Amino acid sequence: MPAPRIKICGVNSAQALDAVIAARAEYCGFVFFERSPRHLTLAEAQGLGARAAGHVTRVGLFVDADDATIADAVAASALDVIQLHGEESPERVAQVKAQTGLPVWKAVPIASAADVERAARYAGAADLVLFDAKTPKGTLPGGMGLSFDWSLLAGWKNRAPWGLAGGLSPANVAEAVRLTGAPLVDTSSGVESAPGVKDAEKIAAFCAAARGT
Ligand SMILES: O=C(O)c1ccccc1N[C@@H]1O[C@H](COP(=O)(O)O)[C@@H](O)[C@H]1O
Repeated sequence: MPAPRIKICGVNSAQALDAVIAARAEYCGFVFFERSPRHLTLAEAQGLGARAAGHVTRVGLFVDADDATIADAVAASALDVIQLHGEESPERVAQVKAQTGLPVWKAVPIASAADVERAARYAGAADLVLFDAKTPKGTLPGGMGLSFDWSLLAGWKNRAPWGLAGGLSPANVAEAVRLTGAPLVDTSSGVESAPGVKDAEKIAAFCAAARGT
């Protein structure tokens, strides 16, 4: 099984970004969602986007954001990929893709086999479907360290490019990859020492464990 591509999300400092680059993760995630402890201002995003250039692919994370919010973030941090992590419809995904000209990933919350079935409506519209755990109402739609029953993904049968998120950490990512064959893994809180505080050692350990090295 080839090693999965790795995304470290919620990168919000130069130190965290340097740790992601040193660990050779393929993607870094910048969060543009004010309720998140990992939220970036446009000025912060500009600095981090420039620092990442040529080293790691920049993914901008949005939750039901309007066009202007996405356009401003793309311009500030030179994003390479858009991740939509709210209740965006397949039509909205296609619209964002057309408007930005960038690949769009759609996160889909999973708690049941029916949720996996519903994710199929994004095949064709999204460049990648990112399976994440469903979070309790009134909380953040991601970044909570919650995982779901990975065996549910047996029903997906590679209907579109996909990735696995939700509660992944250095301790469980190897098992997650072994059980699901995920071609991409994404983590945020699993490589932090406190909400919004990335830990360089955990980032390195996560990448090594995901690759089985
Ligand atoms: O990281 C956040 O703060 C966040 C906020 C709102 C939506 C998604 C968010 N993060 C994404 O959630 C998943 C799972 O995170 P975790 O590893 O369980 O902490 C991941 O895709 C993050 O990119």
